[in-house]
Amino acid sequence: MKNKHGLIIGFLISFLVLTLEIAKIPYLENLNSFFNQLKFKLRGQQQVDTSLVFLYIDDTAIHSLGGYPLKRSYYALLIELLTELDVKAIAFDILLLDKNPDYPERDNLLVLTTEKSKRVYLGGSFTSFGKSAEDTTQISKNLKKFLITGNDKNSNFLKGSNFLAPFDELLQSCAGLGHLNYIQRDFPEEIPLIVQFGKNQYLPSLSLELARVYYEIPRDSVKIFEDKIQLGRIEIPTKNGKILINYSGGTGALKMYSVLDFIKSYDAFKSGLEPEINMGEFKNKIVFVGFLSDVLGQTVKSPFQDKFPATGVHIMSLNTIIQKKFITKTGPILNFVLSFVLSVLILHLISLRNLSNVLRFGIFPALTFLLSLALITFLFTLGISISIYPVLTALLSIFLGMVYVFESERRKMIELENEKKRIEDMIKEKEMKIIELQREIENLKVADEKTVALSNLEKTYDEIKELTSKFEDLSEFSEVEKAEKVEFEGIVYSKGSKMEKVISTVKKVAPSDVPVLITGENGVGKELIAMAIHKLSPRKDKKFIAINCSAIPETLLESELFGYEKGAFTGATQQKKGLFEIADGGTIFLDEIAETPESFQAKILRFIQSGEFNRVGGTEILKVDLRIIAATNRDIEKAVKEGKFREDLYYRLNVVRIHVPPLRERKEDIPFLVEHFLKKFKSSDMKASHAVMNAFLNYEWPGNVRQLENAIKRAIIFAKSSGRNLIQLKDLPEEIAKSVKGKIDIEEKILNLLREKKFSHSAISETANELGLNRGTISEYLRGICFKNLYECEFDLIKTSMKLAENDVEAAEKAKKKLIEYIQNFIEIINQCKSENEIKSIIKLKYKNLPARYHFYLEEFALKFHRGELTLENLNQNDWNP
Ligand SMILES: Nc1ncnc2c1ncn2[C@@H]1O[C@H](COP(=O)(O)OP(=O)(O)OP(=O)(O)O)[C@@H](O)[C@H]1O
Repeated sequence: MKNKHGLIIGFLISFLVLTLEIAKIPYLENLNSFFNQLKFKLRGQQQVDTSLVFLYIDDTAIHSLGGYPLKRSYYALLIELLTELDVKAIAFDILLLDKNPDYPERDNLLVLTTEKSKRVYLGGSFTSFGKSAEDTTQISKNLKKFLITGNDKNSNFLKGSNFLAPFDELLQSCAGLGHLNYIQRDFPEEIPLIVQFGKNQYLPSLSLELARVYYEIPRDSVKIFEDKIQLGRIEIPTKNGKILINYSGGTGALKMYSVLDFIKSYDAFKSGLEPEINMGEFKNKIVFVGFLSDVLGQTVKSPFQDKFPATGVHIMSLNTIIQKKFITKTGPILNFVLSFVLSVLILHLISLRNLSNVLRFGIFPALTFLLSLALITFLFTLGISISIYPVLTALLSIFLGMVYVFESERRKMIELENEKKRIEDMIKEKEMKIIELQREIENLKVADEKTVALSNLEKTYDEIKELTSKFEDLSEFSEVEKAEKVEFEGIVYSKGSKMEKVISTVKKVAPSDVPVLITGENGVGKELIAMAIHKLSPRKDKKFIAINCSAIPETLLESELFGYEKGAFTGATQQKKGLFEIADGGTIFLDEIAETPESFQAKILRFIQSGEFNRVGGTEILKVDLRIIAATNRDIEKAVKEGKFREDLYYRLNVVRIHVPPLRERKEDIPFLVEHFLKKFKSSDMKASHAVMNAFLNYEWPGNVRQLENAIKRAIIFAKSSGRNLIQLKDLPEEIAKSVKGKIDIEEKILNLLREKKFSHSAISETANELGLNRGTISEYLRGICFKNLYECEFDLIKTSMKLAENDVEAAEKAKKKLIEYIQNFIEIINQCKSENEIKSIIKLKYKNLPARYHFYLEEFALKFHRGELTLENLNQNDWNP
């Protein structure tokens, strides 16, 4: 995906999500509510302020106290006891709307204790919220005294009407009043701290009323603004009078007691017994009295608990204020910016073609998603609440990003197929042209015209060759037929290749302790072989240490391997163990052994003979149990002869010799090695094109397997960065790519057919028939092919005929006869010429029908012959019998 596309798609996704957010779609809002609860859970539980206590009346209490409704004298009793214990405030979350005409004495008692207590705060409830606030004149005088004066500019505040208040006498006797409404979607998330109730008049929530009491602020010092409520110097950030409740936890986070236990403890306390609840605990506390009963519908869903007491919601709201743990929601604009950044990041990661699919489509999106969740949780602990919408954007971006990438890859595949089809059509067209040209050549009588037609034919063959190569570069290379892959200790080869012998020797020598000398060019896999010997030996659980002797400076080599004593040389401040000691019991692989100095060779020899050595600068004789495997890419016998390598060491090391053949001698391994390296570089879905494999099979690989490995590593990067899963010629280094050979070549076709017919008498006529050409044309081609090969084999007749017949002796004999015939004819012509110029012009004249590309070889032969550099004798001394 281009960066520009990523930005556009990211913007569109974020904009769509912004629209959804503003539209407040119920389903998404519920999802958001669920997400908000999740944030609480991820953040974890915290303790509610110790100044808040909850005395609850549960179903057991209701039952023991004579059933519902409870006698109001019990409420009076509770108020009396709490007053006696000197609580700061009693928050009464039980609505007593009407007097009970049957028991006026109980109501009276309640009113009297409430009045006496001077610290009872009652709750009421709005049954409806409307567009305009209730008319002030209709609000009773008793109610009015609990209202807070503000201004009427706060038009976005909730406007309450139809307020259900406690019965009048009780209302008159209490110290304060607050509403008990909260805003519930799935769970009570917000509380309107202030509800407009009459012109310029506001009724606080019970929690705000108690916060005022907590901070001891007179009612007329409460100031209401659109974005905050001020309790004296305390500022509560709000949004149109509403506050988000910061739930500390479930009931576990509350300090709460059942009323039965409370009364029991009070009695014990009074009678001098040890109470279960410490009565001193209540002094100066704000005590909420309320129900905890599912039967009475007094529980709600909270982030930490499904059946959470409704009174707890007001406690949590008050706790939010007094602990100043306010939550701020990010608005749609900030959410949009966040969504955009997240979306662009995800789309960018998904489109990183150089990375594996698991990373792009799995790990990265999952990580981004999890990290954003972690960030959201972290911000939540700081009081910043991010909604679900940026998370939705992230999910949508992952989904759409994948669809985009898969779709563009599918389109690329289609384009590729179309391109292949186009090339195929072009090849068919050219093949038709060849048939036409062949017919034309048959019918032409004039030599000049024939030459032109022939060169047209050749050009068309060349064009087909190029198109075929292009076609092959667009098609995947599939499995090699018949060949069988072998993988042995990380060494990959084709069954039956030269590596089979190597591996069989490895298996034989591995169990013993004899030294092994591995020879072979650079990068053939010598170290891999050494490692395989180690892994198959009884030493497999001990160390295998490989040392490239030529990479370590001569002066360091000995101290690295044998270690040194303190003071052995400047800088040897401490004794140090060498690799020989470290590898004790294991195997040491000495790579490039032929590059080591004489003194080192002597020490190694001593070690092999006796298993003993000294540390550099030391006299103590050390003994370790090591197997030595050495390797070299040099002609070690030559080095011995030249005195550069100790002969005695050579014999000691050369007990078992393993020669690893160069890659060019085992090209059948190449397809399997390619597959192996694609897997090694985590690109199993990547394939090499036919043309690429063709190039690999034709290339000579001077750097062997290591060079192949590097070529594949580079090609994967190139192909991925162009969004391809197919390695093409353009991904290869120039020198490898140019070794590709097209399939169709007229010269090769003719030569192959002649070979098939073993250069027999009738071979030329039969070949002409099969190719739809006449005998003369084939004969001319063969003449050209003969002189070209003669030139390439340095005018060695035997070599040339063997090459023409691909080492088939019988066919080579016949090819040689043909060669001699062409040479004899040619010599007769050359002998007539006096000068080199004459030779050149006579070749043009006499060999008009010979395809022009071969004129050079005839000229070379003729000039050498004319100059006497080439004689009939030295063409081939033994076999030349004209
Ligand atoms: N048959 C094989 N199958 C799989 N990987 C191979 C094979 N042969 C060589 N390799 C890999 O090719 C690279 C070169 O191999 P290694 O280092 O063993 O060659 P070497 O002959 O020791 O080279 P040098 O002579 O430079 O030390 C390594 O990454 C190795 O894993």
